Amino acid sequence: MDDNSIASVATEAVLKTQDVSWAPSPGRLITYPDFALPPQSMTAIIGPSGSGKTTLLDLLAGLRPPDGGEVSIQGARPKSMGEMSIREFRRENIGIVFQDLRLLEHLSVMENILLPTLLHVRDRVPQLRERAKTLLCRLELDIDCDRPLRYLAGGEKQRVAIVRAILQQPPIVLADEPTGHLDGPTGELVLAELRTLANECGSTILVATHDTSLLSMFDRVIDLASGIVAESN
Ligand SMILES: Nc1ncnc2c1ncn2[C@@H]1O[C@H](COP(=O)(O)OP(=O)(O)OP(=O)(O)O)[C@@H](O)[C@H]1O
Repeated sequence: MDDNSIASVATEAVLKTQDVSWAPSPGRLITYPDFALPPQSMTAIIGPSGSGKTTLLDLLAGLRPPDGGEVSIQGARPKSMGEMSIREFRRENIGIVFQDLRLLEHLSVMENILLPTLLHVRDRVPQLRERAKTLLCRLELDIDCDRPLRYLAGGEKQRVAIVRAILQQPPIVLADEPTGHLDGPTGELVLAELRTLANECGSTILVATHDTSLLSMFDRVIDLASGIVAESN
C-alpha cells in the first residue's frame, strides 16, 4: 500500500479508508469499499444485518484495529497510535452514538449527557448544560433532566445518547442506528439536527442505518452489500 496516497487525500477527507478488511472469524473476511468523506457532509452506511456496519464504525473510531488496509481520520492513523493517544483523539474529535447506547441507568438524564465532559472541561459545564437543554428541546424530548434514566422509554434514551454525542459539536460523529427506536418524524428530526451540526460546524457525520426511508437526507450512501459508494445529486 502506498503510504503517501492516504496522506495526500487526508488533507481534504476527514475520514478515509483504503483496502480495509476485518476477519470476524477464521475463514471469513469482511472487505470494505474505499471511501473518502469530506467535512460538512452526511453519509449513510447500509447493508444487511451482520454485513459489518458496526464494525466499520469501530474501525474508524480506533475501537478495534483492521486486519488489513488503512483507516485515516483527520490525517491520523489509529493503527499507528498508542491506546492513550487514540483515547484522547477520540475524546477531542469524535462523538459516538453506540447501537446499545451505553448510558448509565442509575444516573439522571443530565448526568448521563454531561458525564464525558465533567472530567475534562469542568469550566464549561454551565454552558454545556444549557446547550444540552436546548438540544433535548429541539429533539422534542420534554422531560425532567434530573429524572433517573431508567424511567425513560427506549426512544427517549436514544435521543439522550444523541445529545451526549453531539453536545460539544465534535468534528466527527459516528452514529450506529441512531433512529432505530424512533418513529419516522422523530427520526427525521434527529437527522435534521445532525445536518445542522454538519452545516454549522463543518462536522463529518457517518450513520449506520437500516432505515431506507431516510436515505434521501444523506449526501452519500455506502452500501456494504454491493460495495457501492453512491453520491446523492
Ligand atoms: N467482537 C467480535 N468478534 C467476532 N466476531 C464479531 C465481533 N463483533 C462482530 N462480529 C461478527 O462480525 C460480523 C459483522 O458484525 P457487525 O456487528 O459489524 O454487523 P452489522 O452490519 O452492524 O449488523 P447489525 O445490522 O445486525 O447491527 C457479524 O458476523 C458478527 O457476528
